Formats: sequence, structure tokens, C-alpha cells
Amino acid sequence: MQSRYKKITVKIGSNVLAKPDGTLNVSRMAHLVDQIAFLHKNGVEVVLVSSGAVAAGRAVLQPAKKTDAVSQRQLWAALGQVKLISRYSDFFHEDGLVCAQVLTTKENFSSRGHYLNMKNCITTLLENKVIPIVNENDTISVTELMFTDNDELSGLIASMVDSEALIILSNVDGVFSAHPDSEDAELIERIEIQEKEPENAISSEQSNFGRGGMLTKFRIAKKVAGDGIGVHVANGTRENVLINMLDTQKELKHTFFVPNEKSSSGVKKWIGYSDGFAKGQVTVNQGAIDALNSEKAVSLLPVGIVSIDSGFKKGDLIKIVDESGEIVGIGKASYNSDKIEHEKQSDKQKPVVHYDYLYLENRLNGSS
Ligand SMILES: Nc1ncnc2c1ncn2[C@@H]1O[C@H](COP(=O)(O)OP(=O)(O)O)[C@@H](O)[C@H]1O
Ligand SMILES: N[C@@H](CCC(=O)OP(=O)(O)O)C(=O)O
Repeated sequence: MQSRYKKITVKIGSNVLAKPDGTLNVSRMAHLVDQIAFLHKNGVEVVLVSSGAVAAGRAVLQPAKKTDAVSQRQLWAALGQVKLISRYSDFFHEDGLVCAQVLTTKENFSSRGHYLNMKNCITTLLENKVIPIVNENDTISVTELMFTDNDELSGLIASMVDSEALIILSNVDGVFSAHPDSEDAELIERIEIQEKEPENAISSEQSNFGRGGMLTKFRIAKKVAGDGIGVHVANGTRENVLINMLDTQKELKHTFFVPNEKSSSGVKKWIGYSDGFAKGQVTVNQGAIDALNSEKAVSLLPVGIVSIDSGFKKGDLIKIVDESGEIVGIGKASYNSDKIEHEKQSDKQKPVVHYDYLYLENRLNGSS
């Protein structure tokens, strides 16, 4: 088989792995594992991000007494992750492969040190021909510390390991022009990163077992494609979906988010996905926005800052917003916010955020 890619991240959604009664669809799991093993034997490195722990745990037992939603989820995830990974381990073993479990939390992405440790672990597994299976550590990730869903996590992982493509498998053929159940819904086969979100076409409601829904897939796919990684959203319940997608001789109906031509550097990618951990915020004027988004490598100078919305220290991540509050980018502060006014008086202003530590939301024209 001639493969389109040599390194991919595959995300399998809860809806792909759960049967209507919530129990694990083991035959589907086995089929997906067989496809991954086939790709692996054809020289494709695969990182798997798999949901399904909560769905698998739900089928194991019901709580003995009335339990709040968070405790119930922790119970099911803790029970279900064991079932999930042991099934994967058995199926990969049958195909002559070894898999490993990587559990993570959103907080692990906030520290550059933890981020690099995780990257090193996954890279080492890949070098040893092991299939890493990543999931959120649902037992400790609760409420505000959670990823929106595993789509967000898969985007972070794809970017972290420098995948050529991210493949998001759900229970629909891709992104539709309206809810897939409605009569006039059509599959959108190609989405450019400049395209606006069809907010009213994509309902935010989730399917039976999913967490984030199609809207989060759309948002994360655009962000990942902006970093130069092609994103495919396809139906994981279809036979041979992964092989048909990767084989250059085959065609598969699905949605493809066209990647930006240039990719961002490692540190910029990490900064780009860490907006939830920003400590400070500055508002910038239109002149600064135009300069930052130009073809040139431009750092953020104090002169473009209209206001300091929340103070920060040297080394903190800060959000950069426009005058209507829209996010322009995120960067690492070169000095404390209380120095900005003093710097503004200087003939040779030092950048508040150096270009090398600046991640722009609008990376449409090949700029990074
Ligand atoms: N415009 C749309 N195109 C495709 N799917 C949509 C759209 N609007 C809503 N959805 C729903 O999004 C669901 C998939 O998201 P989600 O529930 O998070 O699944 P998963 O568990 O695979 O991550 C689909 O089952 C579908 O019903
Ligand atoms: N970590 C959870 C995944 C929840 C989740 O994000 O599900 P999905 O919307 O299917 O990606 C689990 O394993 O059940």
C-alpha cells in the first residue's frame, strides 16, 4: 500500500466504541486495531487517542448509592479505562504489536517541562515501535481542569508529536452543512482554514456518548490545520475507514481541513495551545495587529499596547486581544507588565513578546 502519510494521530470517539446500550463494541475495536496494525506494517507511525473509558465503565456497574455527576464519571472512567486498555492490549498482541497507555491532564500541557516529558515519552514509544494510546486522566481531570473533550486533546498530541495528519473518527461521515439528521444536510468535503464557523449549521448538542460534539471538532480542526497539519474527520464505524483514507489508490467520502503551508515551531505550538493558562492580558491597537499579521517576523512592542488588562511577570504567558476583546494571539512576556510604560518612553523599545515566543491566531498566509 502506498500511504499518503508516514506519521498520523488517530482519535477514536466514544460513539465509535460504544454500542447503543453503552457497552464496548469489541468487534469494532478489533477492526480498528487491525487497520492500525496494517498501516504500521506499511511504515506508518500511529499515535492513538482513544475515548471510551466512561462508556466502558458505565457498562460495568451502576453506583451503589445516589452519586453526583463528577463522582459517577470518576467511577466509570477508573473502571472503564482498565477494560479499554486491556482490550486494546489483547487486540494489538494478536496483530503482533505492543501498545502502551499514556494518561494526561490539561494541566500537564501548562508547564513546558511536563509537556516536553510527555513528548519524550511518546517519541520513545514510537521509536520502539509501540502504539501509544492516549486518553485524558478522567479520575483527576474534573470540571474546569478538563479538556473540552478528546478532540482538543488529540489536536494537542498531533501538534506535539509533529504528525503529518490528524484523523478524527466519529459516528458521522464528517462535517455536514446542517445536522446530519436533517434532510438537506450535505457533507462538506473540504474546509479551508480561512472559512468562518458555520455556527448555526453545526449544533453544539452531543450524541449519545460524546462530550464535545461536532462544533469542538470544527474549532480544533481549524486550529490544527493552521499549524500545518491536515485534519480528516471521518466515520469510524465504516469498514476499512483508515486504510481507505490513507491508501493513495482509494477514495473516501469525508471532511478534510486543508493545512496551512507552513508549520509553527515547537515552542510556538505549545504556546498556542496554552491560552487557558495565560496569566496576563494586553489589548493592542489596529496598527500592532496589522504589523503582527504581516508577512514579516514582528515582535509585539509596547507602543502597540492600549491597555494592560491584567498584570503579569516576566516569563508568564499573556493573551493579546484587539479592542473588541477578540483574541489576536498569545505569547510569553519578556518582562513584567509594570515596565511597559517606562519602555514606551524609550527610543529603542524592547519587545513585550518576542516573535519567537508569539503564537498568532490568524496564521492564514503561511506566516507562523
Ligand atoms: N453539522 C454537523 N455535522 C456533523 N455532525 C454534527 C453536526 N451537528 C451536530 N453533529 C453531531 O456531532 C456528533 C459527533 O460528535 P460527538 O458527539 O462529540 O462524537 P464523538 O464521540 O465521536 O467525539 C454526531 O453524532 C452528530 O450528531
Ligand atoms: N476521556 C473520556 C472521553 C470523553 C470524550 O471526550 O469523548 P468524545 O467526545 O467521544 O471524544 C473517556 O475515555 O470516556
